Amino acid sequence: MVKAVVLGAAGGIGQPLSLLLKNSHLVTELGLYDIVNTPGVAADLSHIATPAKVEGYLPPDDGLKKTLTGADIVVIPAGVPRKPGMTRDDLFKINAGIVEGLATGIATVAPKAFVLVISNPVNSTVPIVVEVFKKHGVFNPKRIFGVTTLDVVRASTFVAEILGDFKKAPDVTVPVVGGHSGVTIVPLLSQSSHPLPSDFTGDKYDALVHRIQFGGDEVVKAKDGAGSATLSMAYAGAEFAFKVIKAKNGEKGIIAPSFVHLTADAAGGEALKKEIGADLEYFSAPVELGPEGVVKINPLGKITDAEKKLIEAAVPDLSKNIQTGIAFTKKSNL
Ligand SMILES: NC(=O)c1ccc[n+]([C@@H]2O[C@H](COP(=O)([O-])OP(=O)(O)OC[C@H]3O[C@@H](n4cnc5c(N)ncnc54)[C@H](O)[C@@H]3O)[C@@H](O)[C@H]2O)c1
Ligand SMILES: O=C(O)C[C@H](O)C(=O)O
Repeated sequence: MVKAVVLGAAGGIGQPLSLLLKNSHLVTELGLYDIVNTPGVAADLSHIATPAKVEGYLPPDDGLKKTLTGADIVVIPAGVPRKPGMTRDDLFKINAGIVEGLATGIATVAPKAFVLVISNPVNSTVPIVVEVFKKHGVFNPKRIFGVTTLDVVRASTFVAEILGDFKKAPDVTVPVVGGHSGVTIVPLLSQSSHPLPSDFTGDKYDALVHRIQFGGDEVVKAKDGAGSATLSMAYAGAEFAFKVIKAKNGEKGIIAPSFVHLTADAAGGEALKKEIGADLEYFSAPVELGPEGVVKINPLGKITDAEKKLIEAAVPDLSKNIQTGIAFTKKSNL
């Protein structure tokens, strides 16, 4: 029995993500919460002939508490998306408070749930959730995840495109580490399951790295003011949620990339810090999942000089973003 909850369920990501969760036999109960439209979204999804029982709540009458009661996994895509010309950091002002409020609800009602944070800027919103959980004395670093799966999905797609074979896309795996914005997104193309052609160097390599780092901007520009990635994000968010649920159900050997707390009481955090060469509190890396969440944070392994440079370039922004999230929560009265 697995109760999955989506906070921000009526939004551009929330609706297709809720559909994918409802479509899965891994989910037996689906709780939907938003400040608008959740009763309609829930009624609509509830007609689909799959096992999950669906309920939708709005803020009045303890809606958040009702949605979160009994939750095993909570996915958070609540918050505003970018418009052309904005960075993810520009969203912080609005989304920090939204995420803090929702995290307070989870820490109070479902402190043991796995929490998957999609709301941007992920590099700062994950630290907010962690600090809220610490304030409530319920922090478990193994159970709070920043969702960076979309970067991996994009990298795999773009590599398949370069290899000229889209049929390969589902099998291509490219580790993407660091964080989730601009230069903090570091693709480890040398570790692609399907190597790039040997002449794929210089400008060609730089252009691919840039496309992976700024893939989000490509969508924001194409949507021309109507938001950012929603459908590919719903796909990526569901993929990650299914991995967390399968690991919870006892399936072995599940590895997924995620932005996690590095002092996690899980093997690998300290070793990874040494590889990065910086005392960062968070980093996105492939993590091995088990029934209780993170079991092991995997090392970067063998990387090229170019990839080392990308990591060096990511560290200052990452560090700043993380501190912004922590400082916000320390100042707050919630
Ligand atoms: N991590 C990633 O890879 C990734 C990818 C794409 C988008 N995002 C981020 O996801 C967020 C959502 O994007 P979207 O396109 O779905 O936006 P959207 O505006 O379409 O939907 C957001 C939803 O959140 C709801 N909401 C706002 N405040 C809320 C609150 N306090 N409680 C519950 N719900 C609330 C809104 O009513 C809306 O339905 C953005 O911050 C975006 O930048 C992250
Ligand atoms: O680009 C954005 O603002 C949304 C998201 O983080 C993405 O990578 O698509």
